[in-house]
Amino acid sequence: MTNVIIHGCNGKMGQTILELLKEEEEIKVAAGVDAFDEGKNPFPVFSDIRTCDVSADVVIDFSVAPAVDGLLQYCVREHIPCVLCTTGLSSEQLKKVEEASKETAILKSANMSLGINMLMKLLKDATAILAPAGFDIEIVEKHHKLKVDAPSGTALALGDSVSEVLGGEYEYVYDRSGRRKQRPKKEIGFSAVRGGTIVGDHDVIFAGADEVITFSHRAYSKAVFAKGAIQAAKFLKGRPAGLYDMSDVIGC
Ligand SMILES: NC(=O)c1ccc[n+]([C@@H]2O[C@H](COP(=O)([O-])OP(=O)(O)OC[C@H]3O[C@@H](n4cnc5c(N)ncnc54)[C@H](O)[C@@H]3O)[C@@H](O)[C@H]2O)c1
Ligand SMILES: O=C(O)C1=N[C@H](C(=O)O)CCC1
Repeated sequence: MTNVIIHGCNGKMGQTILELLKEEEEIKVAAGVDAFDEGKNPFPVFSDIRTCDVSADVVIDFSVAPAVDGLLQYCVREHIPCVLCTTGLSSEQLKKVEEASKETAILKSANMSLGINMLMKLLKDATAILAPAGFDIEIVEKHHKLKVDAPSGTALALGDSVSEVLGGEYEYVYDRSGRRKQRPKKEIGFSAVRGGTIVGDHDVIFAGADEVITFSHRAYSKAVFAKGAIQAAKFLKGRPAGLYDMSDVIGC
């Protein structure tokens, strides 16, 4: 049996995970954490994880960026592995994640779906062929109107997969509105659309002379992320300190 704490248990993702866990006999929710709680969950809910006194094997986090500092402090203090899914972390917070991973196991992934994690691999081959041939690279993402961070963590992670192949020489550009010059070659542009209930669309566009190749991923429900997070929690239980990602879980 794996005992989990759901950090952000009353959010859209927290609730999706709880729904899926009803079918999981091997995972028990020991506690939840959320700043807002109406007392409807069948487990204790804490308003700040640092006050949680329930023991668990793994924390699954889908919360808000400002809550992540406390989460890291708690996981290090209690030596509990953490599946860290919240996006929009600052560069200071990303450093804290690395520091914390020296003390406890942390699996950080901006996107828990199988499709996006496989796409990250495919992009490396495409970039190695298309960038030297002069193709420009642009990333377009679309999400629901409630999303607070932009560009999405996934768009940035897809950009990082591409950038790694390019030796980190390409600059990320998020806004061209104040610019009056052509796009330089060594640039990756990010565009974010927000509206309605779009679950999560990502297009990585390689635009060349007279031809365009687009890699597209569409998430049709939040369950794809929740399934990946549950799989990751099972994987992370009992693992030694270190920084893991979904490729460790999927094995690709
Ligand atoms: N990695 C992935 O695959 C993936 C998938 C979907 C969403 N996300 C990310 O997960 C996060 C949550 O997404 P969501 O759609 O569920 O958002 P949401 O706004 O519906 O839920 C966030 C929850 O966190 C709670 N919260 C606020 N302060 C808190 C605190 N101090 N401690 C604990 N909980 C607190 C909120 O009350 C809310 O219930 C976002 O950053 C989103 O980008 C990641
Ligand atoms: O709904 C969200 O918010 C999502 N956030 C992640 C991101 O920022 O990439 C994953 C997709 C859904």
